[in-house]
Amino acid sequence: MPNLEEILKITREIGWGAAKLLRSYYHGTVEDGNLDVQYKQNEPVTVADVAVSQYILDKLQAALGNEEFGYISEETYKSQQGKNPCEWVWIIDPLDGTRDFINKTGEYAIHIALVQGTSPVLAVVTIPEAEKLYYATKGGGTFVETVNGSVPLKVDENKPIEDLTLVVSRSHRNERLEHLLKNLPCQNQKAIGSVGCKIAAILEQEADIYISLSGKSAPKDWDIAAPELILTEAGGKFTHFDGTPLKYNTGDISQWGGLLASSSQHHQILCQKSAQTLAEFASDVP
Ligand SMILES: Nc1ncnc2c1ncn2[C@@H]1O[C@H](COP(=O)(O)O)[C@@H](OP(=O)(O)O)[C@H]1O
Ligand SMILES: [Mg+2]
Repeated sequence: MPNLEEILKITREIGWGAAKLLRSYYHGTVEDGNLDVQYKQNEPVTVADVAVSQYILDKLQAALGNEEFGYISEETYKSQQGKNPCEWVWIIDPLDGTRDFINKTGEYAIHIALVQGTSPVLAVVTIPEAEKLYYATKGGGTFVETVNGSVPLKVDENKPIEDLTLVVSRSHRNERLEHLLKNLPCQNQKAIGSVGCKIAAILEQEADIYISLSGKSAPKDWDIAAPELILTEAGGKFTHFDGTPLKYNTGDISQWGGLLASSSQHHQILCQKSAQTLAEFASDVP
């Protein structure tokens, strides 16, 4: 098996190639630019999702083969329940923020993570409209790459809790989440589409916290795995409200419950406050 540095180089090239392809759909420069939007379990899917998924899978499999690696992409995923999970698995979201892609907010991303066991060891998050690619390896730090080269990134850990800014979803909201957000000690909020774009906003020091709370549906491994590693390798934290680490490739692809990503310093207190507020909300409901 090639070492992680070689795999990272391959993945970065694929991340840039996928960004170019996705932008051609976004800007309508591809031949037959009709997005042909369909809905799967209430979530939109376009021909761009499918084309970019195929592109990433083809390139990764051509470079790394199928013997040592499993491949999970949002567009091709079929439940693996009952099968033995692979030790090394690629977890791919070819277009995170499809709704924002369709609505032309520019807030969409490509996530590519390599998971060993149940934890990410390598991640690339590309934001095509910003022409930025974030990458991280376990223990190797987080970098942002642009046409001018790569620079290391660290989150901002020195703010009072009241001054922190939350990034929230535009489309995945419910009454419990609204209640929780209202009761946090920090009240600055910014709506951004795509989990990758939200975590990039934390890395760029434009925001400090992201909270995901499942309802009838939950985000999936491909929404969270790559964003998690680029945040934690930059010094941030991403856990369940009870502080336990996130796990991927477990047989259940959904990330249920409350998840909190933050620039670290106040992580524990924010998690405790979130869990407590939700417990009180639950006991208020008759
Ligand atoms: N509660 C939830 N249920 C299902 N998917 C969720 C979710 N919260 C976030 N996601 C997924 O996370 C991504 C970003 O969502 P949002 O912009 O609302 O934060 C979307 O991925 P896709 O665009 O890849 O489907 C969305 O499907
Ligand atoms: Mg997604």
